[in-house]
Amino acid sequence: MTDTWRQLADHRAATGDRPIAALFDGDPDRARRCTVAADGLWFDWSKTAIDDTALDLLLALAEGVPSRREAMFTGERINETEGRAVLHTALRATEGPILVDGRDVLPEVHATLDRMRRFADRVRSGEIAGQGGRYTDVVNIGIGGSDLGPVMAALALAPWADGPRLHFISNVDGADATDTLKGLDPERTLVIVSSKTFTTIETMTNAETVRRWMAGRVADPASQFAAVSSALDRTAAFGIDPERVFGFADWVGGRYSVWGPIGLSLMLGIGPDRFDEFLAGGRAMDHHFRSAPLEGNLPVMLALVGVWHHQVCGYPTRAVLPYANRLLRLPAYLQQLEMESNGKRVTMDGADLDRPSGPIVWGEPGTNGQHAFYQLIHQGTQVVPCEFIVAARGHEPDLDHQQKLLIANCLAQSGALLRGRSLEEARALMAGKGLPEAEAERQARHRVFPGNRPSTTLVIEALTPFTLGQIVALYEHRVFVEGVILGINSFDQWGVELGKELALKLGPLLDGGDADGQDASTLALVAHIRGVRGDG
Ligand SMILES: O=P(O)(O)OC[C@H]1O[C@](O)(CO)[C@@H](O)[C@@H]1O
Repeated sequence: MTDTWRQLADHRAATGDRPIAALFDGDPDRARRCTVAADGLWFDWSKTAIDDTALDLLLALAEGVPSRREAMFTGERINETEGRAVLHTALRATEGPILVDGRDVLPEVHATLDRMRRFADRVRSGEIAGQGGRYTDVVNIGIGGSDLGPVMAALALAPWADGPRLHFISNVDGADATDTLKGLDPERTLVIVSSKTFTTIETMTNAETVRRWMAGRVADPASQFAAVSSALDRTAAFGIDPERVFGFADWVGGRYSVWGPIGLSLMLGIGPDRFDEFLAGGRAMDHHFRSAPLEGNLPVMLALVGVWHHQVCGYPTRAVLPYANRLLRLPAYLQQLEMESNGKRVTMDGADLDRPSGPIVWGEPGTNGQHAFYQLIHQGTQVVPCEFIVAARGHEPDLDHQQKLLIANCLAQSGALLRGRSLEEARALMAGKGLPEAEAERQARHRVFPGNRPSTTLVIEALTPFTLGQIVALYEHRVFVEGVILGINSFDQWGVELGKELALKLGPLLDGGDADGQDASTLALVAHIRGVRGDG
């Protein structure tokens, strides 16, 4: 353990009993001081137990961030276990050169973006059409990073959707394809098979299913397929015309890929100009991340709050709570971004990580979550740091009273988490209800809120393509900073491989194949399922 980590642990031990509210009592300026602004975003971390000493120590942990950050932005192979550069930032960059092995990657990025724009314009105008006429629907088939980004962004940017309707098939469960295709006209549906590797079993299986669905009604189904992949040999083998294949380089990780061709479905839905605004938002965040001093740097501060809560205080999860219904799938998107990136057990050099890796990330939009799981957040025995996101303005001017109600709820929650309700206050609540004393006391105890529960609030002006770009890039850089502080590789995902390998072996076993190497529990489950299915 380095000195800084030890000092942080000691500081936490010494101050852990001090209520967060006391920090406000001792510092009337705290609410103003503990905020970071970046191009219209406003991040308030004052409702955490981080004091000046903790902040200094956390900033010391981040000392290595600037050099590593430059290594990322300038194309060094910082994904050391896969020998790759990490350049999703290049997908939204306008100024180069950005060199990988001495070659500027920007011309190709821009050429691909231009091809995407031309394709999207021609599909949206009807110039490229299906065999039954202008495309009314687009189905993206992909999973993980080849699905979650476009799904999340398409929902978030629904007010800008003026192209074909977007649909997404990800799960290998045939129910997903069946339900999605129901009601679609195969002659007017464009299918995009999105897979970086073009080997992912779920995606390839669904692509075959959809091709069969189309073959029943369309003379030349292949002409209504496009592909997004970095495996151009495989897209060709699948029969997709290279004209409709959009490639990207191996330095774009799946969960960081929404900015490029994986975002094609989104571009078709909202149009190239809005997609450009999304890229511009990401670019603005890149500029801020690269240039702002650490203590005024939004991704750095979001990361330091995360490190404080998880690695220092030991809170096992964090909840992302957008008070913006259109950010419905942001928590799911962040689950992959954060947990696939920072759920690692060894450091870059292969040594055991001597502290917790990234936290469990979960969440749901407010106010819905309030009526579901907030009970535990307020009164459960585990502390869940909450990350609220709220927009000052909604997209529906005629429903502004609802936006104000939404904002009021968001602020009420973070306020209640901070303040809580004491036993004395709960007793006062019960007094005068005519209950016997012991019963009043019992009832009062159920109405106590411990408070002192940390939260942060990110305020955006409004949810737009630009601000969505800022938010996504903010979280990408937060993951990066946390990864640097932990000394892990945030850009590989070996942890998903074993399950994939075993699934391939288990397929034949369900058909009565060889049982070699399977554990007894799995064999018993297979036998039971085969029995239920009548396969045994
Ligand atoms: O785009 P592909 O190659 O189909 O991969 C899909 C997803 O699968 C994963 O490799 C995990 O299994 C993710 O990292 C990725 O986003």
